Parts: sequence; structure tokens; C-alpha cells
Amino acid sequence: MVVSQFEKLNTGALIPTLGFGTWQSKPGAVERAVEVALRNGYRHIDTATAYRNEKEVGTGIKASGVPREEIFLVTKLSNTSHKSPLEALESSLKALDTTYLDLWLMHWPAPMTSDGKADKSINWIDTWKAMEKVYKDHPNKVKAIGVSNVSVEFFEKLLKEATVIPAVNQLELHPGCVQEDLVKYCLDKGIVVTAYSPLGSSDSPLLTHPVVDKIATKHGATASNILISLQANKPGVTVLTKSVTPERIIANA
Ligand SMILES: NC(=O)C1=CN([C@@H]2O[C@H](COP(=O)(O)OP(=O)(O)OC[C@H]3O[C@@H](n4cnc5c(N)ncnc54)[C@H](OP(=O)(O)O)[C@@H]3O)[C@@H](O)[C@H]2O)C=CC1
Ligand SMILES: O=C[C@H](O)[C@@H](O)[C@@H](O)[C@H](O)C(=O)O
Repeated sequence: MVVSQFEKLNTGALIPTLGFGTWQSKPGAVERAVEVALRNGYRHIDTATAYRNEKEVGTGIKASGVPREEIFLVTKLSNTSHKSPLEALESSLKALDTTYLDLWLMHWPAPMTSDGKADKSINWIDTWKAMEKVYKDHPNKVKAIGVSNVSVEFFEKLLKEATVIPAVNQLELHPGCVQEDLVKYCLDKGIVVTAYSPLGSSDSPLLTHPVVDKIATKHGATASNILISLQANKPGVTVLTKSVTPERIIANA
């Protein structure tokens, strides 16, 4: 079964609504997780340089046997690479063992130094301009560019200077973090939203919330399906679910 529900990006490309997350999925486990996800219908894979697992995600993609062109692959520019985006992109492509990304995101509008401090010597809007240049110069390497963790206030600044409107804003969305104004703002501008941490992130705290449990019982569904569907069924929104446990990966889809 291929899970086939999509949103259309401002580039015209389709992004599968259901995405598979890999934050905190360790080398040794993430290969199998990505393979299981792809073998069970997921066609959208999300990683990041900061997750330190791009190589293993690439291995999982190969192991699945699913052709690269059937997969929507996303990775992210790390906070410590704002000064050298092209170099960072090349490094991600090499690690993932692919010639192109379907979507390349700025992970946070927050340049940092390698010792974890804010890097005041560069403005994230200039990083965006550098990503725009990479996208325009290398259309064969990057099919779309976007952002993550960008607020309305930050968008107002970005859109005054951008020549490419971000295709996606990836942000935290679940019943404990609804961000309705930001979602509406993005959708009004034609920017697709990708919801992250739909179960409340690490250790999935929302799965045991009594209201979620009540809704799940009423509909004869699981709590995870309720929480993932809550995001997936919003127009203009896609959702990332993460697990390294095969049964959960399959059930979540
Ligand atoms: N752009 C950004 O800044 C961010 C992006 N993201 C992306 O979004 C993805 C999803 O968000 P994430 O924060 O990982 O959190 P999620 O809300 O997806 O929750 C993941 C947790 O839920 C557990 N889990 C998953 N499915 C089930 C299930 N059916 N039953 C019980 N437990 C379950 C997982 O355990 P286990 O794996 O052990 O099965 C893990 O502990 C990330 O992996 C990443 O790709 C996330 C955070 C920030
Ligand atoms: O994508 C995942 C998240 O952005 C994660 O990388 C951050 O939340 C990080 O743990 C932090 O402390 O800033």
C-alpha cells in the first residue's frame, strides 16, 4: 500500500501528506526504520544534518528497493552551516547518497557557532539569500527550498527581501502547540506547513492525554492515529511521524 495524499508546493511539485521523521533515530536503528517505512507506504522522508544520521537514512532508502524518484526526500541546513550552505548541501547529498533533494530547509533561523553559541556575525536572512542562490544555480540538486521554525514576525522580515517564497515552513504542531495564526499566515501565502512532533515529541506524551483517549475510544481508533490524522486532515498541512519500532511505523501510517 502506498499512502497517497498530497499537498501542492508553490513550485508545482507534490509533497506526500504523510512524512516519516528521523530525529533521535540512531544509526543502527534508523536504517531499518526508513526501510520499514518505505516498504509500508511512506513516500516522504525527513532528516537533517543535525540529526547525524543522513548516511544511515540513505542506506535505509537503498535497502527498501523503492526507486529514488518515488521518494520525497527532505533534509535541513544546520545552524552551524549558515555561512557555507552550498558546501553543506554537497555534504548532505553525499551522505544521503543521492544527486538531489526534493526539499531543503533552513532548520532554524538561528545561525550558531560550532561551540553552540549564537553567531552574530551572520544574519539568517542572508543565509536565506544564499540558499536562494544555491537553488537557482543548482536546480538539479535542489527541487525546492523552505524554512523551519519561522514565526509570523520573522516571516514579515523575510518576505520583504526574499526572491523565492519558501515552499514549506516546518513547525511544531499538536494539541499542546496549535500555532493557529502562524498556520493561517503560511497558508494565506501559499506556503505548505509540515507539522512536526504530532504525538508531543520524545516519549509521545499526548498519547496518554485523557481527551485524546476519549476521542480515540469514541471513534474506535488509536490515540496515535487520532493525533496524526488531526494534522494530516488539515488542508495545506503535511505531518511527520517518527518511530524506530516497526509495528508503530506501520500502525501510524
Ligand atoms: N524542524 C524541526 O525543528 C523539528 C523536526 N522534527 C521532525 O518531526 C519528526 C516527528 O517529531 P518527533 O519530535 O520525533 O516526535 P513525535 O511526536 O513523532 O513522537 C515520537 C515519539 O513517539 C513514539 N511513538 C511513535 N509512534 C508511536 C505509537 N504508535 N505508539 C507509541 N509511541 C509512539 C516514538 O518512539 P519510538 O521511536 O521509540 O517508537 C518517539 O518516542 C522528527 O522525527 C523530525 O523528523 C521534530 C522536531 C523538531
Ligand atoms: O529537529 C529537531 C529539533 O529542531 C532539535 O534539533 C532541536 O530542538 C534541538 O534539540 C535543540 O535543542 O535546539
